[in-house]
Amino acid sequence: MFQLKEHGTDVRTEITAGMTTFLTMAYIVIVNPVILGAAGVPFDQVFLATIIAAVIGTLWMALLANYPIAIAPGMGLNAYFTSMVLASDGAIDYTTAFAAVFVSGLLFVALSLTSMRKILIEAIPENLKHAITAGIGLFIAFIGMRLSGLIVANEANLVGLGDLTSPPVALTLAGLTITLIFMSLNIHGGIFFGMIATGIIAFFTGQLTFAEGFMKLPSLPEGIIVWNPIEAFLLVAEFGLYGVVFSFLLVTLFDTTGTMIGVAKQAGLMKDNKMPRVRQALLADSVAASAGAMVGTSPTSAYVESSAGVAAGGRTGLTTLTVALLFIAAAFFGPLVGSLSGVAAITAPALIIVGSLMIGAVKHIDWDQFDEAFPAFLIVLAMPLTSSIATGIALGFISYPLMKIFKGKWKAVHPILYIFAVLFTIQILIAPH
Ligand SMILES: Nc1nc2[nH]cnc2c(=O)[nH]1
Repeated sequence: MFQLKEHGTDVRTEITAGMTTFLTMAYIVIVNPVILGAAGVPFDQVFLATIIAAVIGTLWMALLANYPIAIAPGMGLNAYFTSMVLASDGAIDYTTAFAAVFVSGLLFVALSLTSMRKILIEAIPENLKHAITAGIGLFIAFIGMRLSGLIVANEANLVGLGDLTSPPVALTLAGLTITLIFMSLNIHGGIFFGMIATGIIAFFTGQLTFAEGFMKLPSLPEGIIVWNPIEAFLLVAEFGLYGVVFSFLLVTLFDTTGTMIGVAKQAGLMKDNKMPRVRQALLADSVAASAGAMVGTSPTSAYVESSAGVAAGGRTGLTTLTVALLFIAAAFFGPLVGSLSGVAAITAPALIIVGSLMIGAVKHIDWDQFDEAFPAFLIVLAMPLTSSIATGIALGFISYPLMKIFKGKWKAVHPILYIFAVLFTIQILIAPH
């Protein structure tokens, strides 16, 4: 079924690769409840929803697309989800926000099934796509620093360095150091084992307790949060969340396609520079994002961490089947995960390090062409400074055609970009962000 021989691999290599990928991305079951929890979503709900979305997307990828590319709720969009809820000052609750995720997931399913997908992907300038990934990287690293107390509010300059001698900050620095050593030694699952090591120190310094035990049957305390597409769309319309839906959709589309192509290239699975079965691969993500929104998690993405499993020899869906089974096993360790995620110092190093990996995308930006570079720069800068991925994207998509007009190159811009620029201008001027 997985055509192991044709791909020059075997069961043992695939299972080892699956375990490697799982270990590199398992942090999401700890980090996601922390991030979405700040928006008020109960821990048990996010914990199980994260696993449900990851299992649906990754199983779909395994069984219908046969790629070693794992899917789970993306870092960045989870943070964006929460900052949007918090910035609304109670006007938008998490149910409404999940309705926006649900609508964007369904639109993504529709796009995956039609040729609009190709048009959209090709119309957006490469430099802006890379800037989005890089900006999200800075944004989540900033969140990691803020949650752990490494960066604090500062009257003179808005932000400043925290108290490095306070126990939580000192523990964060220790956790970061240990994780960086693991990563430098190329230990597969360095981020995951870094969390475990930080947890052990936290336990012996009294910052971590296991009051709830270790294992429990998983549950969804809030049940299904959204399921009716019409009701979801009406909520989006009532609160004017078009820009939010649009940002969720654009970010997932670019992030997922970029990551899938990158990992497929690394695995030698591209044919004539095209990705076979790309429709099923995109459906894996879009169906997972829609299902995830129903039970309470922010949009999914193809995980860049899948490259660790590919480096370990993974070439087929047997790798991702292994990842999905391990996520199912993790569902029974809710109380353990709950304790670990209650300590910011355990999760912050993961946010900071994943951020450093994502900002690597700046190397693909054409810095020598000012009209391409400046809009990209605005995206990267504005995401952390405005705590909004949508605002970053909006500033980039407004300034891009303007820069081209200033340069006399207005004909080189795809018409769809002018439409985006108008929509984003309206959104940034009147919609809440
Ligand atoms: N590509 C990608 N990889 C991730 N790994 C963790 N979060 C993400 C994300 O949002 N996108």
